[in-house]
Amino acid sequence: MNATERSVRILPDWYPILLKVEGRKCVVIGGGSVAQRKSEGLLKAKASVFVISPKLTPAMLEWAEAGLLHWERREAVETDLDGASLVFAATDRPIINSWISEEAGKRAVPVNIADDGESGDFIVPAVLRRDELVLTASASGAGPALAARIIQELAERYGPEYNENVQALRAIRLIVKAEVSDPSERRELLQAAVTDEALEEWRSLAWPQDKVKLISRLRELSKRVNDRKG
Ligand SMILES: C[C@@]1(CC(=O)O)c2cc3[nH]c(cc4nc(cc5[nH]c(cc(n2)[C@H]1CCC(=O)O)[C@@](C)(CC(=O)O)[C@@H]5CCC(=O)O)C(CC(=O)O)=C4CCC(=O)O)c(CCC(=O)O)c3CC(=O)O
Ligand SMILES: NC(=O)C1=CN([C@@H]2O[C@H](COP(=O)(O)OP(=O)(O)OC[C@H]3O[C@@H](n4cnc5c(N)ncnc54)[C@H](O)[C@@H]3O)[C@@H](O)[C@H]2O)C=CC1
Repeated sequence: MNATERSVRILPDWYPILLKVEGRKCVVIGGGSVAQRKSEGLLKAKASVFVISPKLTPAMLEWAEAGLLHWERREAVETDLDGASLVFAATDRPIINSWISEEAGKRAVPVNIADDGESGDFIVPAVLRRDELVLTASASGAGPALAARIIQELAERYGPEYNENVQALRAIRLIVKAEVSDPSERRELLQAAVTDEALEEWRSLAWPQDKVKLISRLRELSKRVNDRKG
C-alpha cells in the first residue's frame, strides 16, 4: 500500500509510547478472551482495573475474587467511563463497542476498540517483558498474529537472563552519569556497557561495585569495541 492509498483509507500512523497507568482507573468493557488479555496487561502495569460485563472468563473471575480487579456484573452504562484514564471496548457486539467509543470521545478518554482497532485512539502491541526491558511489536492492525509471532521469536533471542541485565545496567548507568562529565565519553562507555561481552559480565553480577574500577572496566570494553571497528 502506498502513501496515497493509506491516506484514502485514513489508516492512522500510530505513535508508540510506554504509558504509566499505576493506580489509574482503566475500564474494560466485556469479559471474554480479548478483555482478559487486556486486563492482564493492565494488571502487570499495576493499573486499577474496572471490568463491566455480565460474564467473565474463569481466569478473570479468579482475579475478581482475589480482589485484583473490580467487577461490575452487568451491561455497560455511560457513567462507567467517568474518571477513567483508559477505556477498552471489548464486547462481542459491534454496536456496543462503537457506542463506547462515542462516549469515550465525549469525555476525551482514550479508547481501544476490539473489533475495529483503527477507529480507536490506541491499539495494544504484542509484548515481551524481561523485568524493566519491555519489547513490543505491532503491525498497526494489519496482522496481530504477525506481531505475536515476532514477540515469540524475540522471547528466544532475549531470554530470562535479561531480567538480571536491566537491574545491573540501571545501577551502572547511574554511576557513569554521576562520574563521567563529558557527554561523548559517557555515551561511549554506556554503549560499551551493552555489548554481548559486557552483558554477560553484568549477568554474573561480576560488575565492579567500586566506581573507579567500574569506569576503568568500561574504558577497556570501549577500547575493545573501537579496536574491533578497526
Ligand atoms: C487493532 C488491534 C486492536 C487492539 O486490540 O488493540 C487488534 C484487533 C483485532 N485483532 C483481531 C484478531 C486477533 N488478535 C490476535 C491477537 C492479538 N491482538 C493484539 C492486538 C490487536 N488486535 C491490535 C493490533 C495490534 C497489531 O496489529 O500490532 C495483540 C497483539 C495484543 C493484545 O491484544 O494484547 C494480541 C497478541 C498477543 C500475543 O499473543 O502476544 C489474534 C491471534 C491469536 O488470537 O492468536 C487474532 C486472530 C488472528 C487475526 O485475526 O489476525 C481482530 C479480528 C477479530 C475477528 O476476526 O473478528 C481484530 C479486529 C480488527 O482487525 O480491527
Ligand atoms: N482485538 C483483539 O485482539 C481481538 C478482537 N476480537 C474482536 O473482539 C470481540 C470480543 O472478542 P472475545 O473476547 O473473544 O468475545 P467473547 O464473546 O468471548 O466476549 C464478549 C464479552 O462481552 C460481554 N458483553 C456483551 N455485551 C456487553 C455489554 N453491553 N456490556 C458489557 N459487556 C458485554 C459478554 O458478556 C462477554 O463477556 C470479538 O467479537 C471480535 O470482534 C477478536 C479476537 C482478537
